[in-house]
Amino acid sequence: MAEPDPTEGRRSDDPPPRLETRGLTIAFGRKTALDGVSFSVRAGEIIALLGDSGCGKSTLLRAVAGLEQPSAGHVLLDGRAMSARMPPEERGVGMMFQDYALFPHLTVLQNVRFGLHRWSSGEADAIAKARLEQVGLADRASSYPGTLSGGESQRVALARALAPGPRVLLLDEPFSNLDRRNRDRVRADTVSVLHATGATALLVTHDPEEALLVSDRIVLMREGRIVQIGSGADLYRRPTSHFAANFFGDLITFPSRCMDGVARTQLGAFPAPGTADGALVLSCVRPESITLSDPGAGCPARVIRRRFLGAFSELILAAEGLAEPLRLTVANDISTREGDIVGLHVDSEASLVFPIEPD
Ligand SMILES: Nc1ncnc2c1ncn2[C@@H]1O[C@H](COP(=O)(O)OP(=O)(O)OP(=O)(O)O)[C@@H](O)[C@H]1O
Repeated sequence: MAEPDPTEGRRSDDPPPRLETRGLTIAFGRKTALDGVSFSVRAGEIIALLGDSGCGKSTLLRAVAGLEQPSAGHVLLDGRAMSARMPPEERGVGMMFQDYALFPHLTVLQNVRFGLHRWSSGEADAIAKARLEQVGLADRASSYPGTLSGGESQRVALARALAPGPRVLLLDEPFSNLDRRNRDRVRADTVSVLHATGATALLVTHDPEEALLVSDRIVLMREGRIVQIGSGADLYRRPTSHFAANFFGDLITFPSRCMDGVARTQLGAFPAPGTADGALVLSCVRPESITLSDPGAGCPARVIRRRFLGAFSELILAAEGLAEPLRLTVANDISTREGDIVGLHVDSEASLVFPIEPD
């Protein structure tokens, strides 16, 4: 698939993007970690780099920082191409890594003001205190990192990364060291600090839910390439490939054949405009787009199991003509019982049809 043109839709009098990569390519020996990656980020945007382990997310982050030298392509900041070896601090790029890398022998305040060489001592103190205030840790300024919780350490690292006012902040899996209970809160706090400071951020994650929660747009990657760029709603509702559709949430997929611009499926006719008659395609639907109707309407299915799950119930259904059972969640007041026959109905607007991709 062609990579999107990062300059598309831009008028000549628009300011250049805060960050842009053009055809970025990086290989380690025979392994191509990035293969012609082009995308752009507007000032103030939070972008999630999302993809499976090994798809090149961290390499892309490191290339933006100037820590990996591309064999082809460029990184541009505010429209200016960076020379390959220019270090992060000269680029005006800040970084925050999984382990926070706080200096244990320095106080919280000293950690936050550590990189502020360009300011006088008094100014550096004032900036560091203001950043600590922003992350809600002003009262821990004279504590040492060893006395902080995981969430507090993350906030100190965020304050330190933001202190010099970087043009772009790079965050590599910033929440992966936190337990689930803390993660939700720290994640929400981080996003509100990023928004409050107007920071432009590139955040690496392999978790689609996290990408949806924290970012304005998502760059979905696979094997060193960009698969799709868009808002979370774009990627979820209008995925351009089966890979992208399958990455987000549950997806029911079954092969079917096309005729007259529709895929004829067990669950109804799914629009597939422009597809050749007789072509084999992957027809897909998300479970939440399937509704139950009375038997006789829609695709007949038998309820194999019903489980109470608190806020809702789960039905496992065997649908006529489908090899795999379907798993649907329904409101508790729906009276369907195990053994019942129901009709399944799919809103054709919510159906997805993709060509069969080579592996
Ligand atoms: N310094 C290196 N030397 C050799 N191979 C490398 C190096 N850095 C990365 N790679 C390889 O490049 C590919 C992309 O790695 P990268 O770390 O960017 O992926 P990732 O998407 O960030 O993965 P993860 O989510 O597991 O961190 C992988 O196959 C990795 O093994």
